Amino acid sequence: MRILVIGKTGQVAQELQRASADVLTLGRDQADLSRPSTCAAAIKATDAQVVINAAAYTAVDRAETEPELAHMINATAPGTMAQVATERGLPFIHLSTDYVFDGSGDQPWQPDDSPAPLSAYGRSKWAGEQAVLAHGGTVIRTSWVFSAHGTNFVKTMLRLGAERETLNVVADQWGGPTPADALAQALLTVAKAPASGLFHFAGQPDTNWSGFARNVMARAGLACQIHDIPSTDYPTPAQRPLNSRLDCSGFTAQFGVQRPNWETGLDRVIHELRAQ
Ligand SMILES: NC(=O)C1=CN([C@@H]2O[C@H](COP(=O)(O)OP(=O)(O)OC[C@H]3O[C@@H](n4cnc5c(N)ncnc54)[C@H](OP(=O)(O)O)[C@@H]3O)[C@@H](O)[C@H]2O)C=CC1
Ligand SMILES: Cc1cn([C@H]2C[C@H](O)[C@@H](COP(=O)(O)OP(=O)(O)O[C@H]3O[C@@H](C)C(=O)[C@@H](O)[C@H]3O)O2)c(=O)[nH]c1=O
Ligand SMILES: [Mg+2]
Repeated sequence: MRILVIGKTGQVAQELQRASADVLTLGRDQADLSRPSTCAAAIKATDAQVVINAAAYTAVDRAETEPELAHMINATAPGTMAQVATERGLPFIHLSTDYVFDGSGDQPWQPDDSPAPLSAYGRSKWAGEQAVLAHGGTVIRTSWVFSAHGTNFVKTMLRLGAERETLNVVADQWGGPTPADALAQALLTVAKAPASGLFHFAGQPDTNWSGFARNVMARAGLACQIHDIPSTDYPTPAQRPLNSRLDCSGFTAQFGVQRPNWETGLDRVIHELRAQ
């Protein structure tokens, strides 16, 4: 089964490429989400049987100063792609984020809970979900994705942990770190038996950024001490949700895939980075 992946250089696109010889990834030279017509043309030209969108505007803080571009890439283009794919009978699988939620409470969010994004990135991703669902696509919300490539929290912690003796990290934002390789495997399972609608898929166990950082230091053998701080002591342009926990039971029921353990995923990433 041939799978067209929109996106080439991102964490998820690279893991999809690596996971399956049936995957063809397209970079922004072939499908530029800031020019949705180029993405429509790429889908019209494909001989693949399913389309996965792994490209997005993911710079959470920068989105606050360019919300129109974030909306074009994260909402307008995915809506166009979902429409073209559906017209051609191709399932369209799209990724979204825990940042669509306002972070209230301490219970895991259900897929049908009401989003109330705190950031421009979150608003653009929520608009993208609605556009994709309106055209019969599949939306998988995930969270805190990490891998050996691209930009992510794990790589930031490894870099800072090697330079500093202590680091302050927020301990009041909770969620599920998700290894990109496990997410790619889950997406391939979805691609084989697509179901329209909205699902959650994130790694387990739930933790907070500080706990995640401490785990990175321990597994990488770095002596850097992690100090817990509240979000109010780490001001950023975009506000992040305090509660990003996602209830993934619907995904497991539909696709037969359990939440991946992020600690073993972290070992794989550290091992891969050492081998580079
Ligand atoms: N990273 C995370 O923690 C999380 C990610 N998600 C979602 O998962 C999906 C995959 O994320 P991830 O793999 O981490 O993303 P990355 O940040 O690793 O990569 C983003 C990708 O999008 C591409 N891209 C950005 N702008 C355009 C454009 N105008 N045209 C074409 N391609 C573009 C980038 O290409 P280029 O290299 O050319 O810039 C890059 O390949 C996204 O939908 C994201 O919102 C959800 C929750 C958490
Ligand atoms: C570097 C650093 C960050 N932090 C905090 C800031 C923030 O609240 C939290 C995570 O920071 P980051 O900027 O790495 O993560 P962020 O870019 O917010 O990550 C998000 O990316 C988008 C794409 C998503 O969809 C989300 O699921 C999530 O993964 O850690 C510290 O407390 N101390 C530090 O030294
Ligand atoms: Mg970031």
